[in-house]
Amino acid sequence: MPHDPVFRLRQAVRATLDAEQSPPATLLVACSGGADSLALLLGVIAERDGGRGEAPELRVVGVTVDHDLQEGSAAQAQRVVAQMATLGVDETVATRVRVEGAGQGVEAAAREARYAVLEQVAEHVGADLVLLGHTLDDQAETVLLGLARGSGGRSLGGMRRGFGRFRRPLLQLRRADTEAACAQAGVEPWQDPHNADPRFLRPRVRHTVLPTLERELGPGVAETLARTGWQLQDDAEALEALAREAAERVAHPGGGLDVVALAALHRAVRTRVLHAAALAAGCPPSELGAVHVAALEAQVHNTTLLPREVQLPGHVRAVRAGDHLRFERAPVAR
Ligand SMILES: Nc1ncnc2c1ncn2[C@@H]1O[C@H](COP(=O)(O)OP(=O)(O)OP(=O)(O)O)[C@@H](O)[C@H]1O
Repeated sequence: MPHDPVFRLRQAVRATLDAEQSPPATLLVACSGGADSLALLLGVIAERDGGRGEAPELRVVGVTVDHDLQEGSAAQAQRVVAQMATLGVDETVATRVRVEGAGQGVEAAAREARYAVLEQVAEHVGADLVLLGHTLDDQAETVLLGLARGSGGRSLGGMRRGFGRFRRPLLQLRRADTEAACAQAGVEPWQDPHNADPRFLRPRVRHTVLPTLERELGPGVAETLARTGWQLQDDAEALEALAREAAERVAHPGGGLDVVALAALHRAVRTRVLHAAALAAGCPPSELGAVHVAALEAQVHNTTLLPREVQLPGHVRAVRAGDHLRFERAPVAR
């Protein structure tokens, strides 16, 4: 039944589980009540009930997070709990988080709060993995947003297949696949008003930017963006591994970095070594940008120029003395 939409979801879930070193026994499925995460749950339940050969029986826990940002959000969370129970999960959890922030910042704050609470719930229920319902369409949007922001290779690559115990089994499937699976199973997804609200960046990308690109450049833009993301992720991983190795070679015996050894590196590796060194010196990741790495890079080639020091975020400065690039952190005034 290769065209059966729920079967496709089950295959995607199975591929994720099979990729684990030890077969997971308890899965926590994060469900907002939207089509993607309900479809994910359908795939997980189908896999649990379909027999798993040698693998242990699966215990499936469904969790929904109430961000308390919209009127009626508690009732919506209860509706999702009822849906998850109807679909046959072994346990349900509804949890509420407090989201600080306003305007555009709300999206990021809600995400951060959600991941933190999902981690806690996973710990509490003893889940080996937490499954998220991001699809190829979400991936395309993320890559496009990264391009528009001018991000580095790592974030241009979009979302990773997993991190920690989080996994995204549906990244190769389309939103149309998840909608078809819900329709086939007679499950009615919730339409989050935030997802249509043009005040938020992602809905604008989803409803305006990507359709315009598809119309003007031809169909297949989402797949192309997602594919580019995968390639960039592989490249970024390889470069990061090279940078980790190089960091040991360019370490200065007096702490910091050896400029002559740095200069011999390829620029793509060197800038990563400099970025990592600045982070290790205490620069806050959210404030350390390309402009700072470029200033450090200029110090590597600085033979005559003055000044020989760079101010970095987090009260960190980098000072070049001879062949030595050293990082200093000013004591924070109390
Ligand atoms: N309130 C929530 N409670 C639990 N999990 C959530 C919640 N919001 C999002 N998630 C998880 O994060 C994934 C991606 O969330 P995002 O907000 O990008 O998508 P969404 O449009 O709400 O997705 P979906 O169609 O699955 O609801 C979801 O598929 C789901 O696994």
